[in-house]
Amino acid sequence: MAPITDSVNGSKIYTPVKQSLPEVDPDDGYGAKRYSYETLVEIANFLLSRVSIRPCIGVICGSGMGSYWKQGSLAETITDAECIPYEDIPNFPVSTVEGHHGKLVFGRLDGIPVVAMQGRFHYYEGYPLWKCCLPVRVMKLIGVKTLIATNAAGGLNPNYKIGDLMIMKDHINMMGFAGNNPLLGPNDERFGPRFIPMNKAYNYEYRQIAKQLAKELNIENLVREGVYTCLGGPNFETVAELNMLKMVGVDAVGMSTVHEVIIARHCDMKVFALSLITNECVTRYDQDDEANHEEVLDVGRMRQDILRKYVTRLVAKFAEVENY
Ligand SMILES: O=P(O)(O)O[C@@H]1C[C@H](O)[C@@H](CO)O1
Ligand code: HPA
Repeated sequence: MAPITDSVNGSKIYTPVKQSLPEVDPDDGYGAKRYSYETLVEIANFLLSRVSIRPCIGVICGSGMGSYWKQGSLAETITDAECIPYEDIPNFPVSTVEGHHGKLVFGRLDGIPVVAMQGRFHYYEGYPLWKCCLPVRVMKLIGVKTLIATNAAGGLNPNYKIGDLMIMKDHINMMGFAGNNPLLGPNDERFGPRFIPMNKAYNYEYRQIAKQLAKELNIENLVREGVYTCLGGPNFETVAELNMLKMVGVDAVGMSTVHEVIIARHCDMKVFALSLITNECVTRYDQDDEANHEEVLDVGRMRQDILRKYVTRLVAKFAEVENY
């Protein structure tokens, strides 16, 4: 397999390590074959042939960050933007959630070359986890070294308020406990090793930078640090489920990110992740409120200016420490 080269300046972006997969990749349990390394390289080469930006940082815009609306969202403020709808990318999944923008936006945030997913893929849409995370591997192949994943989440920690931002310091992989993991199946060493540690998944230096930046931006009172878990969705959780999660140390509950982070760490990307707390989890039977998607979107809109400024400045700070 030839290395992927940058069609603009000819430099090597990614050199495959070695090929170790069995010839036949078994069915993924959803009646489909997992995409081979070669298929992902084709997707990466397609993207590199369509855009001139060479991103070092990838951003996944979650439900609270403009995956459903345009005006004022982070992805819409990317400069020198080159957009590619998911349906135009060969072998790429498409967004099935009503009103969800499905596009990759290449461009610059504070001058730094980035690629943003405006709209992600969720397990509840019917995609197996490996497919939900496919864009992360594609990002790696086009040269991305740092992943910023954002999501909307329900606040389980009683000290959290609607509109808070939670820096993810860790996760509990509930779906993994049940045997569902994006790394299931034959391991392709060209992406990473069979067994990976996860204790340093959420980069410590990035988290310190984010906390310092919150002080500089005067949003310290909004910014928390905690543990996220992803459930399969699409239903929100029962009272008993939420109380169980609280007991095991979960601060915020959502339906994404964990598997993306696993795939990013598998291919040695550095990770920062941020949850927007869009609702309070209902943990008592005498509470009248019910979780709903409209509230998630409303709170996203309410916080979009702050999120946009915060993530843009984070991109600049991470690029500075990484020398991108
Ligand atoms: O894509 P994210 O994780 O931000 O979206 C969350 C989980 C569900 O997709 C949706 C529920 O309202 O928000
Ligand atoms: N639970 C699961 N996912 C979510 C929630 C929630 O309360 N809020 C936003 N996404």
